[in-house]
Amino acid sequence: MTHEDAATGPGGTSPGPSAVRPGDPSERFSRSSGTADTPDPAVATLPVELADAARALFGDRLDIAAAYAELLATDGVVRGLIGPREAPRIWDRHLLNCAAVAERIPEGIEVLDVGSGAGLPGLVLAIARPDLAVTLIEPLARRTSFLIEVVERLGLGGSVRVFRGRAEEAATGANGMAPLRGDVVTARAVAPLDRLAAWCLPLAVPNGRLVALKGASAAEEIVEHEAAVAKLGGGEPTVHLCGVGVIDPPTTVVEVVRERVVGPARTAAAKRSRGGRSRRR
Ligand SMILES: C[S@@+](CC[C@H](N)C(=O)[O-])C[C@H]1O[C@@H](n2cnc3c(N)ncnc32)[C@H](O)[C@@H]1O
Repeated sequence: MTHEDAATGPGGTSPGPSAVRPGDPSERFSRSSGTADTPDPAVATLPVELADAARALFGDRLDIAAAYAELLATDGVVRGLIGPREAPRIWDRHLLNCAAVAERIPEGIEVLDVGSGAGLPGLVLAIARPDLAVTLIEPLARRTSFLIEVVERLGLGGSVRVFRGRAEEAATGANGMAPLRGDVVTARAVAPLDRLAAWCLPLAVPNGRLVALKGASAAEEIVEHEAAVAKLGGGEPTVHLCGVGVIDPPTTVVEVVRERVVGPARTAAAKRSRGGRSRRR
């Protein structure tokens, strides 16, 4: 699939299940009161102790990362996409944490980011790695409006598109739209590993990978969910640390290769109905 296939509008708006109008005024002005209304952009200033890491991870795109940090700390807070308390931690907990994952992503490939929220990690990866074609998959209109505006303002429309809808819809190609597929499917803070695998493996090309940003519980999640992941066609989940020697702590990711293409997971209701038919035969 070329990157242009599903991109129709400014900022790469996809013709997904629900079109999003860039700059919808009702979205832009939906939260215009309260203390979060006038956040201080200075809170997004790169802390001096993180400057080396930021330069290492963003290189000559650091100015774009800084512009994104400011948008998150201002518009992102006003619109309720980032908690006000997160604003001073945008660089370490969000931008650097996500950018470190770029080392796990090969050159020039198609990345799908499931549940992007305010753009994490997908937009950060697109900033750090202009060689990647990135699709941000997010069902909530308030979030996709923000994403589309940020893509436009940062001039990332050539490599980033926004799909409004759920991962399951993106994978099946709802509303006559072609199914989306990526070489790598990323996700952070979206769901436990079994549900993530069910949503994300169908979005990966055969032998493509899910790269899930996880916390310290990664190993426990693998023990709990590896059987479910295998049933979904995934290989053995592996844990990797990203940004070792650059950020502290490094980012933990769980990777799952789509080793086998299996049919969609059957719901309990579907299993019951199938059981009923075979008994009647
Ligand atoms: C806790 S937020 C995390 C946002 C972002 N990844 C981050 O790390 O800040 C989870 C996001 O996943 C999205 N989401 C939930 N279910 C989804 C699905 N089935 N497909 C795509 N996105 C989904 C939600 O709308 C929400 O924006």
